[in-house]
Amino acid sequence: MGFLYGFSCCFQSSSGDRGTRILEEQPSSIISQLCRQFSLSEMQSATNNFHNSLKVGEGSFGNVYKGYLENSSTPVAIKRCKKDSVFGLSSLKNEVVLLSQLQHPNLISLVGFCIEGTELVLVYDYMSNGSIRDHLHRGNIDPLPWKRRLQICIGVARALHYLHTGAKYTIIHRNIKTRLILLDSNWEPKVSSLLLSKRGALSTSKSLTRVKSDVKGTLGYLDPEYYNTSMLTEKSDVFSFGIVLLEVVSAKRAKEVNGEYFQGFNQSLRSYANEIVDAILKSKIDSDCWKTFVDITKRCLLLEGRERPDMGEVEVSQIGIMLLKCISFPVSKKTSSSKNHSPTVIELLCHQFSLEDLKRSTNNFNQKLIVGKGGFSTVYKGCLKHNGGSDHTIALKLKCCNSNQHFLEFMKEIELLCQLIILI
Ligand SMILES: Nc1ncnc2c1ncn2[C@@H]1O[C@H](COP(=O)(O)OP(=O)(O)OP(=O)(O)O)[C@@H](O)[C@H]1O
Repeated sequence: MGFLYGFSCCFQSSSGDRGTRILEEQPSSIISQLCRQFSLSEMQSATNNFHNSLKVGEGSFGNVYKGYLENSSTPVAIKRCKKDSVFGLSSLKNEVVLLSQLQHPNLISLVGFCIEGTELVLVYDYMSNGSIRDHLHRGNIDPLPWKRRLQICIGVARALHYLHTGAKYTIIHRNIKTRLILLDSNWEPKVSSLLLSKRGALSTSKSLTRVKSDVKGTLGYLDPEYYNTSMLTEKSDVFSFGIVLLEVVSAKRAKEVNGEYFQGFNQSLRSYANEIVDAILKSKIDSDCWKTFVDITKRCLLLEGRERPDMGEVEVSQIGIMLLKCISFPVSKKTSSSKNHSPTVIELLCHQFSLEDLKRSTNNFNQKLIVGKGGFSTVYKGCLKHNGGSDHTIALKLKCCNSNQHFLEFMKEIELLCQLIILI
């Protein structure tokens, strides 16, 4: 396990695996059909010529800037490839082809890209709360509460489950880590960067995808089985997710928890987890919830990939149950705007829009946008920016709640549906 120490950078071997990187042979014209292509001058004016004061992060691809596109007051994140980056045009194409076709509330949205001269730039929705890593490793300054940490983990599990099973082919992220778990203004997690991702077998295939591949990823999070055999499976993401769980509960760095846990091999995860749990979480975690959390983390970290649960199992049977155990608030009569009240299940699991937003999205419930009618409801087609992100086409059901009975049924439907999303 010595390899797990000392590094936290993302690495790629020099030989690469050019032949198998997802869709890297796509010509540029195809990616420009998939997603908006910006000119370099648009990128320069959005970032005041890539001004240092607008830099919000730096990674193996290059610097990340906060910028504003022309005529827009919504910020975007602009990632400019550095000259000596291990990534290049094929990685950018990989990112564009995948992110412009995949859509999930817990996956980062790509706004566009720029290829001009030697410049390669990617543009994403801006995540105003940075990465979860930023919040875990800054001492006791505004530490994230336990429930928020859990909700973030659940969101990541959902995104991974979607990548593994939601498209025609399994997509293995290969670089799951807390730096790439970004948080929007509502603390909703977004898994970012598919730059290293690999395509596996048809996602309907019952057997585990095994892809021969040069070892790539981030030390501290790397699946030891993949590291030793160069055989990649979606269970490598499950291992990295297990390290994320340990990091989230301990607020210690990945290479530390990974190294210590596997070094103290005779130690059970339960006693190790008890030892390292973040001081501010002590006594705040319900014992059943803790048991479930430790159990799922332990299974994600099993040395043999095929013994680890798949992300569907992690999401559904473990984290879903854990969430419901840990966040079991009754439906409150208070509105979300009232201060100092415990959030309701609805408020925790589901976004509450203002009536103004909904009116704007349907042009004030314009008749022309009606797509269906039922006994007590009318359905409109609308267009909405969710979480300050890009536009989404939505179906909006306007219900007539003209009696207390109708209102209670309406609340019950939301409460059930937002929990079923987690359970199904
Ligand atoms: N969409 C975004 N919105 C806000 N901040 C972002 C966004 N994307 C990246 N950042 C910031 O920039 C940092 C670096 O991002 P990047 O995607 O390069 O991650 P990385 O960990 O360096 O990845 P790699 O493994 O590719 O080196 C992030 O940790 C985050 O703080």
